[in-house]
Amino acid sequence: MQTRTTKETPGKALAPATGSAGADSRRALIEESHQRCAALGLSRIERPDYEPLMRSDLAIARERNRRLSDRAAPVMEMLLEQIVNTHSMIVLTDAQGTVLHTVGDDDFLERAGKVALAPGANWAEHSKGTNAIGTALFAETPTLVHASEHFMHANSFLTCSAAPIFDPRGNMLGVLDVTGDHRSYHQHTMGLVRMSARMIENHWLTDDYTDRLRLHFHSRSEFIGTLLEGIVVVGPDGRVLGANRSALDQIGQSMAAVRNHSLTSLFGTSTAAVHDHLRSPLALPMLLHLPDGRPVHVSPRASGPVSVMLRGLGPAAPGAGPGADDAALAAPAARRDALPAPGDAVAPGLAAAAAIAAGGLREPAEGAPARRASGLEFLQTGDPQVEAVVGKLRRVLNRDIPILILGETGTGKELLARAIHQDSERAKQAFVAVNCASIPETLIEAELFGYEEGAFTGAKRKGSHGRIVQANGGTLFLDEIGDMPGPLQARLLRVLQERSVTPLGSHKTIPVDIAVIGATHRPLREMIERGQFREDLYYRLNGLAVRLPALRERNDLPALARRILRGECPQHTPEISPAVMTMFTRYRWPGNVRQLANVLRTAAVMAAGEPQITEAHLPDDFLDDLQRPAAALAPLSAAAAPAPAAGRADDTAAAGGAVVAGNARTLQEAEIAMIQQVLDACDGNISEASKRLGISRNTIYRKLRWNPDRPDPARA
Ligand SMILES: Nc1ncnc2c1ncn2[C@@H]1O[C@H](COP(=O)(O)OP(=O)(O)OP(=O)(O)O)[C@@H](O)[C@H]1O
Repeated sequence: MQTRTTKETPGKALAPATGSAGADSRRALIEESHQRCAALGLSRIERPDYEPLMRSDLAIARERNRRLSDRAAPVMEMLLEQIVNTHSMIVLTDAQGTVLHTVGDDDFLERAGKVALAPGANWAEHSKGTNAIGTALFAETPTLVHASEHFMHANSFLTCSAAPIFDPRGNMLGVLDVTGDHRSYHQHTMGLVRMSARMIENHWLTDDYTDRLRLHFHSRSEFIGTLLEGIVVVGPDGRVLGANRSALDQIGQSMAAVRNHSLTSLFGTSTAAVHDHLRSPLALPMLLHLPDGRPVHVSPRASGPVSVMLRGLGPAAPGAGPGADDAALAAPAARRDALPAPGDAVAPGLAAAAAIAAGGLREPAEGAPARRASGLEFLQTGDPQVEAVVGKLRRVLNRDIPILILGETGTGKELLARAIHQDSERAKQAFVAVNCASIPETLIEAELFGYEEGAFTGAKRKGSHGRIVQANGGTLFLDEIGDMPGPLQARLLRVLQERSVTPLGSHKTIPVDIAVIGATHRPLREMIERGQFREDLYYRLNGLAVRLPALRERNDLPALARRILRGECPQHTPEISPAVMTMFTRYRWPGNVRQLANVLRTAAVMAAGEPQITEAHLPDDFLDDLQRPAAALAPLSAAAAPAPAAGRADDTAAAGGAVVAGNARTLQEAEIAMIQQVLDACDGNISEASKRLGISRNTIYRKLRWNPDRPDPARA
């Protein structure tokens, strides 16, 4: 949204201008939001309640949004440089409005903390009334809320500019916001925030679709390569897989509508023509036309083998058979398996393992390149419980039996659902994932079932097909199904019974053919007893229920960890030191495989080329967590810990494998006890202890948190 400002007397607040069309629609947005807040029973004078998430829940929220935080971090840094010394702060929230991270001026962070603008607090409209974060989340549009426009008076010292962040399939990822003292309002802030959100979205898109064909376009060729360029991603069959915000703006259609296009219907060209263009050296952008006839300059980009990216549509160009001329276009050493991204239709025969692991793993089939693991096969790393789950699923594959996947967060429920889809006869069609917990309750209905043009206030101009229709022919994955609001459970039940959808505001029913996979970490049976989940829906979803074990219950952690590392560093995969493996097997892993993958990802970067991952490479927050007594599974005993590998280990736990750890309750405590014992045995001679333990003097200092220049007060 464009806002203009008027200048006021220096020292007084600069306020967003009134009178322009932009200001009118902004006023309408704020008014509608105030009405919603009043309808929710919020009071303008109440102090915003400050109920941040517990530390562990915040850690899980951060873990779940790790990728968003990683992508946003450099952009937030850059923004910080722009707003430094302006009594402002930058806020990143998840798709529910929970604040994940804040950076900014210390004094302002402190003031903001007083109104709960701090990590762990929720700024959705229902908890904080009209505010830029909550209103941007609701309206799905960049939003400025200034001073007294905040619903709650306590927040009226703020001026906030927020922009939602979407993935290339149109799913809300979170919100980026700059908040400051209302007297420091600056007209450029909103523009900066919007651009920053677009940068994050564009990075996300390129990450998701590294090995897909991307069409970068703009009506002015000089804008290609800038933040204003539109980007559309096309699958091997020519279907549009995703697009960035600028593409939607230029095409003038919603994400759902754009994703219904093909290369031909959107740009009026064929894959063969694009292929030819890509092969010609130093080619200028192609001049093509959007569906409404407007000309655009289009620059196709491909970093993988084009023969894999483009198949099916139109006649093949001469010499464009599989493998032909790929060398010219393929990026150098990296594996090029045409990584399908989440939400893609996946062509059979394409890197199955890599495809299901699009969440971050690029796992080559072990050993030889000849045969690739199937989707489900990829998940088998030796744990008997997982083996049993896969065995059951194989038996019901392609039988049209709804599957319910149960398991804690991060256990791999979505990965399993993708694997089922990929091994099924529907693999060529769409896999559509809907996270019932991340869509605001008020929007789930429209999101799932679609709506007609003008069906409700705030509806997008051209209506929407809804996710169920998008999944037609393929698989609909309903994640966090336990969070689906009651009235919608009834509607979903009807869809599943009647196999047809009636969009909001429409009288037409659309027949659908979908395989349904549900997932939840909630105890559905207990919810049924408490009347929170419909029993009839439960049975409709539960043709077969499988439970994925928590990571701490699995006995294949070492194999799983090595596989994840191989995916991260396919060329020079580091070993995991025995001491680190001991830590891993003893840790509770509240975030399950997701947390393990994140820890390994960081460790692999820190180890950068070293042959072994040691404790020094592990992320600090993980090491901190290990120190908490509740982090370990059980008291350390030499028998319970895996045997250290032959040869010298560089960590204390392995080196001290034979040392009795006394009453230590955590691995950390056990390590300290061991070091202390050996030190005592050496009369405090650090060099001698370091030799006996096989660790460096510095490691001893670090473990005991000593300053080597000062004697340890505890031992003095
Ligand atoms: N068997 C596995 N091998 C490799 N990576 C895995 C495995 N299982 C899960 N992961 C990784 O862990 C992360 C979390 O997986 P996924 O999203 O499927 O879990 P989930 O149970 O659906 O989580 P949530 O309940 O939070 O939605 C992903 O990055 C995924 O790639």
